Amino acid sequence: MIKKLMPYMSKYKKALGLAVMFAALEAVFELLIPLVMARIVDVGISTGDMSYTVMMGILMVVMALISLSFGLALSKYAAIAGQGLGAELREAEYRKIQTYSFKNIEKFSTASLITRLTTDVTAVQNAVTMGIKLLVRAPMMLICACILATLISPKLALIFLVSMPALICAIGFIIMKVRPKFEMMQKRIDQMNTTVQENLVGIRVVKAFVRAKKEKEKFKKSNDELRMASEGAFSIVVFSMPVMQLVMFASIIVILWNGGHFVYNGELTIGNLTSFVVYSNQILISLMMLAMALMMISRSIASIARIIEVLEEEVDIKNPEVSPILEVKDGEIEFRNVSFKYEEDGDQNNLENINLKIKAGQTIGIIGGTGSGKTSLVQLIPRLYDVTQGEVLVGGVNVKDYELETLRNAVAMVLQKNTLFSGSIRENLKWGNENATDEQIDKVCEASCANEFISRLPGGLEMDLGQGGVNVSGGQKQRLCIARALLKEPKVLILDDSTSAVDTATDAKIRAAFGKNLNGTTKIIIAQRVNSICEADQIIVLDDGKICAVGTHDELMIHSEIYRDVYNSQQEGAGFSE
Ligand SMILES: Nc1ncnc2c1ncn2[C@@H]1O[C@H](COP(=O)(O)OP(=O)(O)OP(=O)(O)O)[C@@H](O)[C@H]1O
Repeated sequence: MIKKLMPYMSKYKKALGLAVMFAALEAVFELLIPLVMARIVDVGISTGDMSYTVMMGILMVVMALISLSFGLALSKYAAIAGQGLGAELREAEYRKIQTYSFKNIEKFSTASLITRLTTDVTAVQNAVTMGIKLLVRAPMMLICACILATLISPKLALIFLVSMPALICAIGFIIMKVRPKFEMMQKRIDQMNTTVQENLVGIRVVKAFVRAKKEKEKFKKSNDELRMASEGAFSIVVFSMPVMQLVMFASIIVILWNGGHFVYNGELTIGNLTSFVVYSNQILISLMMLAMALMMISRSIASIARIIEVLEEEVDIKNPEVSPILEVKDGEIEFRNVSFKYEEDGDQNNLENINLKIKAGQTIGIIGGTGSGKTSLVQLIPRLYDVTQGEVLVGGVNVKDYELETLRNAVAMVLQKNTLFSGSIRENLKWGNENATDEQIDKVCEASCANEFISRLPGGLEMDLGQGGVNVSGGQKQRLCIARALLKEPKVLILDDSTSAVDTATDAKIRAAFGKNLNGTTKIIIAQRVNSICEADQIIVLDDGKICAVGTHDELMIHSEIYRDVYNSQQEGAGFSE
């Protein structure tokens, strides 16, 4: 698992190497200091040699200062390596997510992806920054302190044969228990982020439906679950400290008891006993450090697994492996025996055996009840989803054979859920064409009837849109989204119920502008209002994922009962309102 992170560390190898080196040097100096201390006690104090004591004291201070500066350098380089790895991982995840299809995103959920990009990366970052120090120093100190303590008194060192295995077993047990708890904790963080995200994105609906109380309860539930999961994990972690201290103090007592006897018998000097106690402390502290490092690593391994999952996710919609086609000839579209379902293991198709031919430049209307499959059908054209069976052709070529960018540049789709981004109106429109001239922008604004309201806005095209375009009305947003799509000069333009919030007169004006300006472009218009599509060259009536009629308005009025019913009910509705 950790091996898979190595390529992201490559830029920071030098910092990592320096951090390891400084950690080792700091540890060496810390190990040497007790030796000097032993000399002060055994030579300086016992012989009353003041100048020797002062000299050794100064040496100790110098060594401590050197050790401190190594410690500072270690912290600096460990931070560079940790933060660097974090930045690389975030960028790699973000880049990968950009290649995801809708299906991939739905698999993880947006909130989980955000957690994996933030909280999980921070956990890995912290594990590296602090882990280097602990993982280098601890084993070095452990080995050296063991050797030095054994050299001082092999007999006393036998105590470690009991205390060390006891400590290792206890820590191993704690880590084994805590790892699944950390995994659960990350899942709960995901869950809480989903709650917060849904609430904030839909805050207007929450307020309109006076759902604040229910939402607060929902948040409290996920917050409590997260708290309980964290408590579950940390209530095990906190055990590690008392266990370690218990073993440490018990060992020191046994060392002092036996060491005292050895001093009394003349087998050991007081200075050596003092050093032995210091080394014992270092041995046990290094074991504690190792335990802490392992604990942190076991938390970060849960996070690494989640990050790797994002990075290794098989993207289901990608460019063809051999010679992708780089040009879309025209806007001719064909559906050949197409069936489609969202869930691979779902037992019912969302679209069933669709056969359809649309000539380049035609205007097609699609009508059908809620959930009849209108959006699902058009999403297959720019490959937002791939067909389950059959094939979709654009310009006479299977959509799967095009380079994705080429296909999506040729097919502009105004989605049912319109989204604008923070930035000026001009910046938003330029998503359609980065190099659009003022003249081109004016032209598409006119065709989409967006110019009518833009000219009245403070700042006009330069007006800043709030996040998601909150400061323009639903109808205005739809017109801006149409303008943005028109700026692409696409071969196929799909409007998925994109004029539902626009008044009927403006809707008619937009359609008239399409007729005038978009002769070569195939226009597919999904609409609830028959009036929006009755002039189309072909109208497709969908019902329960199947095409139940195709024809012009006049033909359908004769042959399609569903179409006639919808038309008549809307005319009655119009009459009623008049
Ligand atoms: N992302 C999805 N995952 C799973 N099922 C989906 C998804 N999107 C739509 N569906 C299902 O597919 C069916 C067709 O949905 P679709 O959005 O194509 O209908 P529609 O005709 O466009 O409806 P509407 O007029 O309400 O927009 C519905 O039963 C819906 O529940």
